Amino acid sequence: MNISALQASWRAVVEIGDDAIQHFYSHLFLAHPEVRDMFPVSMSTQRDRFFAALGHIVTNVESLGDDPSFVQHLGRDHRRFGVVAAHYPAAGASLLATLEHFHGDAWTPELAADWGAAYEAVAGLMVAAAADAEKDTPPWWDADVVSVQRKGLDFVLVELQPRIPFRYRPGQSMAIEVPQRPRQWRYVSPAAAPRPDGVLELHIEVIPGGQVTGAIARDLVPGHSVKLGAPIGNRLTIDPDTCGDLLLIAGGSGLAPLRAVIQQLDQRWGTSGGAPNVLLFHGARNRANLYDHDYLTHMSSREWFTYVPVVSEDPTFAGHRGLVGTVAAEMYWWEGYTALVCGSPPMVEHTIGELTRVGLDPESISYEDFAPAAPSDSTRTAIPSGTTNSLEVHPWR
Ligand SMILES: NC(=O)C1=CN([C@@H]2O[C@H](COP(=O)(O)OP(=O)(O)OC[C@H]3O[C@@H](n4cnc5c(N)ncnc54)[C@H](O)[C@@H]3O)[C@@H](O)[C@H]2O)C=CC1
Repeated sequence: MNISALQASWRAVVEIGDDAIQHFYSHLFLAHPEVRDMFPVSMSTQRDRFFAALGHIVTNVESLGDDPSFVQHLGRDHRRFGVVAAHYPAAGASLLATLEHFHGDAWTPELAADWGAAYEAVAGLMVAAAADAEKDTPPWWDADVVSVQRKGLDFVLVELQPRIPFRYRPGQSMAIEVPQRPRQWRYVSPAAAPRPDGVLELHIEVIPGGQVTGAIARDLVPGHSVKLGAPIGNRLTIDPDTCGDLLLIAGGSGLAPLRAVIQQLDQRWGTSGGAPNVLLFHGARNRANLYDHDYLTHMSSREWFTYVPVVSEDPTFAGHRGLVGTVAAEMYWWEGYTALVCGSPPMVEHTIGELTRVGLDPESISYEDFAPAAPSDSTRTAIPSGTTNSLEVHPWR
């Protein structure tokens, strides 16, 4: 298989932009009208995602031998859209038809064969992983809304009771679909360690004009039920028995997964009496957005836990002021610590830069690649990257 030819041909189609994307979807929906329902009613936010993801994954087919876990996760996770094995040839045929259409004379039998083989390799892995998952996990989890409460000015705390147990590790995320916005899945992280009653706690930031977060804040009430995808991500998870000292840096609602990790360590401390040193820096634009201040202040009574609130846009704030990454970097010598960073992509990038600037080994800094789930929801909902691939390869957004 000529990988560089595959990648060059993909770049050529990506440069064509919208026309290629439209051709792909028109071909797919004309040939298989039954798959239209798997996509949101309005395709304006979906646009190039699925198409871009397909191309990206297929042209990176050579990395599958080393680590197929990302593509396997995709296969398992696509079950929540109702994707079955028979849909894969349909998407593959539309992809190849689009490539052929725009390549003109450059579409040689060799290139067509390479694309076909690469697509089959990816689809084969996804189908097998989905079939495997079918044996012991549902395609999605139905969960009933227990409560929706405002926290601070811009945040909503949502409690959900999954109808069958939803097992996740603190620090992981999952996709959620609310009944008001069918097929517009967003990623969120449980903000608490697993509870004995199985209830999940989510922290959602309300964004003016945000379609999904707005619907959650405005319209979601106890009695509604939502759908959850499988838990994903391992870069913000820890082993409480073996982990060393931790530096946790959160921007805004990026606090959620780190808060779950703190609770996990607290549970372990409650049973064994041992916990590493944990320092949490929570950055917010103003005092009101330090939405978990009371709980985190309460937790500071633990001898192993320190909470440092940081405000970036209120010069009258009496505590630490500035960008959370800068404040954290300059406050201490972090050698020997592992840093877990979570927030908007610019916040994460900035924080990594600051920590490495003051000498922290980049290998000791862990983060998920989060990116906007949709332009309308700006930076407030997030998608974890999975393992080796970057975000734009997530076709389910
Ligand atoms: N709700 C959830 O379950 C989860 C949310 N997230 C992500 O957390 C992020 C939270 O964002 P917001 O609440 O809007 O945060 P924000 O925009 O209010 O920023 C909070 C703090 O982050 C820092 N910051 C923000 N932008 C920065 C930049 N460009 N450079 C350096 N530092 C910067 C500042 O210290 C600021 O005070 C979102 O991107 C969301 O996707 C991530 C995981 C889970």
